[in-house]
Formats: sequence, C-alpha cells, structure tokens
Amino acid sequence: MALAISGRKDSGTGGVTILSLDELSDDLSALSDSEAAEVCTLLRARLIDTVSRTGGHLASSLGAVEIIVAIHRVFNTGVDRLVFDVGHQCYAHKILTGRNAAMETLRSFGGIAGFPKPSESACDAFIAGHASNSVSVAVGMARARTLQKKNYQVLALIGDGALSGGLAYEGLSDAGNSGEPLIVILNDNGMSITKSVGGVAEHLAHQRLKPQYLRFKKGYRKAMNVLPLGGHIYRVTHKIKTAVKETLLPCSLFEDMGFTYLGPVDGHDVKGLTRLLRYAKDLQGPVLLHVRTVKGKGYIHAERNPDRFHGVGRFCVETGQPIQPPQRNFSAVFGETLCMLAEQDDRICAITAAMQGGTGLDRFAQRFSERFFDVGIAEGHATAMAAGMAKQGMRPVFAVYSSFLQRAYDMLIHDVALQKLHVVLAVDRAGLVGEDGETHHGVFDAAFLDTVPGMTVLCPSSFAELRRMIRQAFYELDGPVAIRYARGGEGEYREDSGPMGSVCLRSGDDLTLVSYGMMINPVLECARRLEEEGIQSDIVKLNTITPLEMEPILRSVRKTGRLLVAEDVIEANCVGQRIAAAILQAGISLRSMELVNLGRRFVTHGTVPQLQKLCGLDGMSLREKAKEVCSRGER
Ligand SMILES: Cc1ncc(C[n+]2csc(CCOP(=O)(O)OP(=O)(O)O)c2C)c(N)n1
Ligand SMILES: CC(=O)[C@@H](O)[C@H](O)COP(=O)(O)O
Ligand SMILES: [Mg+2]
Repeated sequence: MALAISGRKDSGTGGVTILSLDELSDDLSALSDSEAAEVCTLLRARLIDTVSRTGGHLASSLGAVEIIVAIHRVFNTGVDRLVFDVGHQCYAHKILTGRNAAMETLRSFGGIAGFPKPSESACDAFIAGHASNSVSVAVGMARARTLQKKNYQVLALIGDGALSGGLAYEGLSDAGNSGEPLIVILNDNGMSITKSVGGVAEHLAHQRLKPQYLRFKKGYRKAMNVLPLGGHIYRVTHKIKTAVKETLLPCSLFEDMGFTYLGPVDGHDVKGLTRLLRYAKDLQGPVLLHVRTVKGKGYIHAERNPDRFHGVGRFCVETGQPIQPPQRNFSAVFGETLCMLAEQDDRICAITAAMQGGTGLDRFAQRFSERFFDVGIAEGHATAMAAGMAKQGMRPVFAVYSSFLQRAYDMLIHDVALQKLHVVLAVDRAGLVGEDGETHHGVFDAAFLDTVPGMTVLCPSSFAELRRMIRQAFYELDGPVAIRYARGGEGEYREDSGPMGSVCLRSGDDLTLVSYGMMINPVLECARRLEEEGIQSDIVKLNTITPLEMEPILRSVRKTGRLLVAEDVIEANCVGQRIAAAILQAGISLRSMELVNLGRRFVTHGTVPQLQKLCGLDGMSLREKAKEVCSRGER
C-alpha cells in the first residue's frame, strides 16, 4: 500500500513536516524515524484535543502512541491481526485507520466506539472491552492462520494491569508452548487504573530495575547504535545479551513459558520500537516484547494523575479540570455507607478487582487499609477469596461492575452458593451504562444471579434505599446477597420505600406497571403521562428481584387485568418473564401484557437517555406501549 502524505512540506532544514493526520494512510512503512516521531506528536495533540471534548480513555491512549505508530510502520493492520486487550488504548490506531475525522463522534450515539470494532474498520481485528483475553484470541487467530496456510502476522497488545487477570496466563501458557509465530507486546506502565498490584507487577518491576542488567544494557544499546542493525548481527548480539541477562537475572516468567523475551525497552522511542518489531517479526515463534511506558505520556495533567485521566469526562485542556462537576453517585453512597458499617464491625472487608475508585472504595481503602483488598483484574479470584473469608467468619463485600462479574459466574455457584456463604456483592454499573457501550452494559446480571441457588438480589432505586439495603445485606440476610445499582446518580425517585420484596407506589385500576432500580423513574413519568390521558395505573416497585415477592403484583393484576413490566436487562430470564410465569401459575388470566426489555441484542453506545429511547424504555415510549396494552382487549 502506498504512503499518502500529500500534506508534507519541506521544513527548510532538509526534514519534512507532516501537516495533517488526515493525509496519512494506515501504512506508515515509508516514514522516516523523524517523520514517525512527528506523527506521534500530532497524534498526541489530536488525542488530547478530541478527548477533552468527547471524554474517553485518554491516559492509556496517550501512553500507547509510539507502540501503535511502530506497529503501523512494520505491520499492515488490514491484513495482519492486531488484538487489543481491553481496547481502551486504541485511539491512535483509530486515527491512523481512516477515523481521524470520526474521532469527533467518539463514544457518542451513532458515532465511533471507544473500543475496537471490526464493523467500523477492517483494521480492527476483534471487539474488546474486558481485560486479559487478548493473548487467547491471538493464539486462536495464529492457529487459524496456520491451519488455513495463510500468511499474516498476529499481535496482541496487553497492559501490565491486564496481566493481573488469570485468563492472560491461560493464553500465555498455551501461546508460549504453541510454537506459533505471534508477538505479544506487553505495555508496562506500572499502572492498572490505579497502581498495578500483585506478584506479577513485582516481577515486572524487578525485570526493569536489576541494576547490573541496566548497566549492561546501556553498553549494549551504545554498541547497537554504532553497528548497522542487520537481522543477523542483531540475532547474534541479542543471543549474547540474553546469555548475560540470564546470568544476572532470574529468567523472566515469559521465557520459562516458551516465549522469546525482548526487553524491557523504552516504549516512547518509536525508532527503537520499530526496529525491535521488525526483528520480532522475523523470529518466527512466540515473542514477548516488554515495553516500558508512561501512562498519560505527553499531557502533564494525565501524567500526574493517570488514574483520573484513565477514563475521563470532558475537561479543560489547560487546567485538566472537568467541565462538569462530578455528580453524587450510587458508588460514592455505597463507599460511605460501608465505611460507617466497618467502623462498628471489624469483620467487614472490602474487595475490588482493580476498580477501587469506580466502585467508591477510595475512602474505605484509606481508612481500613488492612481490610481492603485490591486483587487485580481477577473477578473469579475475588469471588472465591470472598468465599474463603466468609467461611472463616469475616463479612466480605466484593464491589464489582455488573459486566465484569460475568467472569465470576462459576465461583458464585461453586465457591459461594454451594456452601450458602454470606458473601455480599455490590453490583455497580447495573443496567445500561452509556458511552462504554455493548461490552460494559450491566444487562446480564439479573438473569444469571437469579439462577444461583440461595441468592438474594436487592435493587435500590435511591441513595436512601441503597444505604438501607447494604445494612440489610449484612445483618438481615444470609447466604449470597447481591445489591445491584446503576452508574451515576439518582433520578426523580428519592424515597425509601421501606421493606424488601415489592411495594405499591401508586394506585390505579387500569393497568399494572412493574419495575425496579433506576427504571422506576421512566415508569413514574409514564404513569404521570397516562394519568393526563385519564389512564390510572398501579405501580409496583420491586426492591428484591430474586426471590420475587409476587403477592403485591398478583393483587394488582387481579384488579387491572393488564400488565407492563419495564427493565433494562436482556430478555432471557428477565423479571418480566418470571412474573408472567408466576401469574400463569396462580391461574390469573390477563387481558394483555407487555414485557419491555432489551430483547436478545447487544445495545450500542450513547448516553443512557438516548439508549433508553432506542430500546423503548424512556417515559414517552413506555407511555405508548402502556396505551397499546390498555387498548388491547375489553375490560
Ligand atoms: C474483566 C475486566 N475487569 C475490569 C476492567 C476495567 N479496566 C479497564 S482498563 C483497566 C486497567 C488496565 O490496565 P492495563 O492493562 O495495564 O492498561 P493501561 O490502562 O495501564 O494501559 C481496568 C481494570 C475491564 N475492562 N475488564
Ligand atoms: C475500560 C474500562 O473497562 C473502564 O475504564 C471503564 O470504562 C470504566 O467505566 P466507568 O467510567 O463507568 O467507571
Ligand atoms: Mg498498565
């Protein structure tokens, strides 16, 4: 593919200035080293500018700029397969693959996604969003290539944080042994969202810091700079270097697993990275290139606060301050309430899988550091560990995003439920989450938690209810208890409806409306609008969705004969289906019924109100559905 930089001009010093990223094709192979460095500068400026207006994952994307430019210099991502881990660092790749203008629409409804999407570009090899699977996917692609006798390269780009997830080791162990040519680039910035934790983080730090090795490597680099870097010379000298390394350092974990280990190298030296990738490409086996980067590189506020700029809303470029002040949210209320309870009860422990800030646990981590456990991106381990703690008499709560809890389904059944252990799950980001889109919506938990024997699932609709339910989860219930709540703050409903089970919020004879959690807000709006048209509805709000308390619902539908259940979860085993089955079992025949939910689809990205509208779950759409229900059948 030809390089298209029509916007180049001579800088007057013999060098070339690249005027616009729009002029670049995804094939950067003809760029000189200095042009490549210039492209990196342009990309950084573009990332800071766009993300300041759209919001998104800035710090990780900034840190990966040189890696991505080097990849595009050596590989053709339209044919070679580049698998991003999580995918939140892929923005530079999007810009280089025809989506520079579309960056203005990043993460917005109808715009480009914040994660890799093959439907957007053939250069996006695989959808990503959840951590630690990239090596497995890459091995799969490499094996498919070999079986199909095709000729392309496969790369996985994985961060040190993602390397705290057990799945990564299943992939590495198999990849190292496979003999398949593939390149794993480990982008090691010492950070997950907060600081990387665990033994592997220690191992990586050790690899970087062994002083004798660093001294040796400096000398080696000097020598390499004066030598012409032919493949043969590099191979021989690299062997010598590896031998020296092995006598000075304990073997890297990756070498033991069967990889040719290269590094650690400076991940912001685009020239060096390009050379190493060319070398790795020729090696024809599993290679792990360990690259050291700075999270947030090139933007002072992000370098200083990489966790705040990991995922960021719109901000002022100059000051780094958010445009909108942070909203009080369910996660913060959870964290505060937990601190209050932990003050009185030293059995309470909090567990996070690398999501301390997002789950509202910052204060708990400071105040009760000995009872706070960040286990890394390891949701399965967190769940099994909570089971162990509960078995020995502690009161663990695992605070976890709904979509990441999917990773721990087996542990919930095998390690927690089977022994009826009192583990509390604070299931954050339940329901539609907005701009992160299909990989992050918390729309499966209501269905899968219901299948776990002995599980109780509580659904607060307000901060007051969340506070009460946390206490109930610890002191009035036993066995596994999940409290599921949405991303963000309260809506119009701010009461505490009191008991667990189901409560009637409003009385009317024409129709029964049922909902729970934050969906109660559009349902209240729907009821108000119906009333304006003379239709009176009962609203039954479910405070507990597993097990269901059916009595208030049955009482209501006996009266109205019509039912509409609204929920922002997938259709399979949704609450509406369970209610419908219970109504049938009770021998009640309804005149009409509508179950409004997300059906059997993946919901795209956008603001939550936009997505609710798309799915027919906003107040207006629910009113239309409710009117249909009312108009069906005679009373
Ligand atoms: C299974 C899962 N758990 C948690 C997350 C949330 N998460 C997204 S990125 C991230 C940190 C990743 O760190 P690293 O891989 O080192 O990438 P970096 O941001 O440092 O470039 C976490 C915890 C996730 N995406 N998937
Ligand atoms: C990439 C990733 O998985 C997280 O960074 C996630 O985007 C955080 O979401 P919140 O913004 O809801 O905390
Ligand atoms: Mg990292």
